[in-house]
Amino acid sequence: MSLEISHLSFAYGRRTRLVLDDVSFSVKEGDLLAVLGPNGVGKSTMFRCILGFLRNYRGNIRLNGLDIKTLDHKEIAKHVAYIPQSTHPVFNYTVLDVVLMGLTNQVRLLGTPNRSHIDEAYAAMENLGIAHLRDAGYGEISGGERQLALVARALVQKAKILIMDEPTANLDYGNQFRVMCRISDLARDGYIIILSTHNPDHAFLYANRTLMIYGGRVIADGTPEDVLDAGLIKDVYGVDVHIEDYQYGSRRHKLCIPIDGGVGKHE
Ligand SMILES: Nc1ncnc2c1ncn2[C@@H]1O[C@H](COP(=O)(O)OP(=O)(O)OP(=O)(O)O)[C@@H](O)[C@H]1O
Repeated sequence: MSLEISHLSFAYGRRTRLVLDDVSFSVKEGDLLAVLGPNGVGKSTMFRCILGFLRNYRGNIRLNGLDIKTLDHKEIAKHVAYIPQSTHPVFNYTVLDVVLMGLTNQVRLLGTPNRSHIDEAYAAMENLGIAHLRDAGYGEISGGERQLALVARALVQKAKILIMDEPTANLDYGNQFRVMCRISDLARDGYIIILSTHNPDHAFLYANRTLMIYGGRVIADGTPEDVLDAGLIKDVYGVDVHIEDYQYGSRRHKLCIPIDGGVGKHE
């Protein structure tokens, strides 16, 4: 499984302003790529190009060596699943119904999923720790549980590339942790995860690769430890930070601590 993006440039409509400007990178199995960059720099637009929603771009996107412009949405969906930023329900399907939607590619009419489809959906929910929610209304579970339900839907879709737009947005501290741990387990199992995040610590804690996008361009690409330094974060976000080396038992990683403007809590 491979995904290569080369010289991707894109502008909406007839606008001359490029939202994506000569973006190139590739990912391999087991990669968890954290895409960082301030609001409005083109992260979601890049995802929409990779998913085949936007096609009038310049450059090349190759999925297993094939130009995605030559693939229809069903062929792309065999390999790429999308977990959108907003998990808000439109209709009150059960969690099981939502997970079964991942089988749309294999089962034309979801009105009659058979026993093996249900077992498959249930196994994906079990894998993510949400099997007990199968009959709950999708609109009646928490935001974190909805994120996990959409990850389960992606698993039954059997796509090995998961694209996640800010999977921890609006999640409480515990759910951020649980969702990120499950996602990094999937990368360890050989999935390719590409996610956007506004949290440099999530890149340090969970990702093996980071892209920093700014003004539609990739301005840094490498391991989080190599590329996320105080200078880059100041340039991109305008915030002074201290990058701290942190060791807990055998775990060693970095953490990003803002020090701008004399920040301090009341003593
Ligand atoms: N459908 C659209 N038509 C025209 N311009 C758009 C459209 N969608 C996004 N844009 C513009 O493209 C730019 C990039 O938007 P995009 O949503 O890709 O950014 P982002 O990096 O994902 O932002 P955020 O972190 O806030 O989610 C923004 O200037 C945005 O206003």
